[in-house]
Amino acid sequence: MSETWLEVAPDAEFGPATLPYGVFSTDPEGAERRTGVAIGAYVLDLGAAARALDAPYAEQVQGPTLDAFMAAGREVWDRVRADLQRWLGDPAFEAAVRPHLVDRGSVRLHLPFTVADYVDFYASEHHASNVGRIFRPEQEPLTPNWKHLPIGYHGRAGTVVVSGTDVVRPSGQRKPPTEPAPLFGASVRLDIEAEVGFVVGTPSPMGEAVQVDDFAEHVFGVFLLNDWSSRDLQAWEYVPLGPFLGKSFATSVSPWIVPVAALEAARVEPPAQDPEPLPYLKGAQAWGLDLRLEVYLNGHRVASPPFETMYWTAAQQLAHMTVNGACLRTGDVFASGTVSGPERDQRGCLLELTWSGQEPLVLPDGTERTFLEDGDEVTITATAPGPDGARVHFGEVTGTVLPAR
Ligand SMILES: O=C(O)/C=C/C(=O)CC(=O)CC(=O)O
Ligand SMILES: [Ca+2]
Ligand SMILES: [Mg+2]
Repeated sequence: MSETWLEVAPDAEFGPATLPYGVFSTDPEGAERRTGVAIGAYVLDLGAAARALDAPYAEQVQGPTLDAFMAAGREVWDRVRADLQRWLGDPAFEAAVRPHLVDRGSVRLHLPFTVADYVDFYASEHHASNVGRIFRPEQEPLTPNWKHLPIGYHGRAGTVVVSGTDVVRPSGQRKPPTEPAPLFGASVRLDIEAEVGFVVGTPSPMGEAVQVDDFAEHVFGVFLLNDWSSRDLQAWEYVPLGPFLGKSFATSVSPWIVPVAALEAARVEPPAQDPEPLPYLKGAQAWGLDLRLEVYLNGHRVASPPFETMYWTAAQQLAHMTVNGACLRTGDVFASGTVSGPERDQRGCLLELTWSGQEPLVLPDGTERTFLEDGDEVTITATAPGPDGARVHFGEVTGTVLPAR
């Protein structure tokens, strides 16, 4: 849909090509949570509009989270999106729909669904090679398994927070190379990771693997994710089991969930995979995604990571996560891993952008950064190609660092 009777500028954020879902409130306590759809400067109260128009799924989309809607499955997702395109596109619906539009600037946005499990992958060859060089200079940058399977780890679902939530600087053990024993204290190498998150709607039973080509049957939507990372905690603790407290203190997500159906025009072939992956990691459909991320530090753009350079696709990651018979639950989140392109200004974390702090970033306001300082604000945005030259908008995920407690 490119037409709407609403006054939405063609290049406005959340034009009719996106129609993302979120959860909003307008009361001071944020207690009355409703599901909404962002359209231009408005949020459409989805449950209220569905009731007014006697939609059969009205119950499933009334909130207070997206959980029931996500669990309803692909047929309902498609039906709701088609109805939204009709309601917002056909002037015959204006009288019924307009009363359910809320000024987007006046709403509070909440974590839109209950996070079940949270898995984070490591799918950018550029990022993994750079991190390998920095963390393990004496070894090959990529581990021998890297091109055979999408490497990942289980993160902490309970600390996934919505954009705008402040992040307290973590404390823990770190061991500077110059010290004989670990020290305890506030992290001094606090970092971000610009990532793309995916949330599962349709569950799968235990014992059954989900196929690469069933991606769109299970995955409800796509959003931005900042995997805040303490590099000093991480470097000391990660051997041999991988990331733990260095990443579990907070993970921020954008509040608007972009439906997979909005990304048809953004689908591209991923980079060629060599060696050829095992059959369970192969599918007929291309699930590379041409998303353009931007990373801002205190308002200054510091990187533009290109998602289409990711080696492993989200569809391959979903198949890999379930190939051992692990089930999927509604609300399972999996994240792409840090998005880094081949160029220096395409790197999705400060560890890479400053080469482990050795090459500080000089910001346009004259300040320098190696890692994050208290008070720093990090914002990640993204857009993607939509139909007929339109852009699909992801909005933003933002967060500010508070001092350690
Ligand atoms: O190579 C390592 O030791 C770990 C790298 C990471 O930071 C893990 C991670 O979060 C993966 C990613 O975001 O790409
Ligand atoms: Ca990560
Ligand atoms: Mg994290």
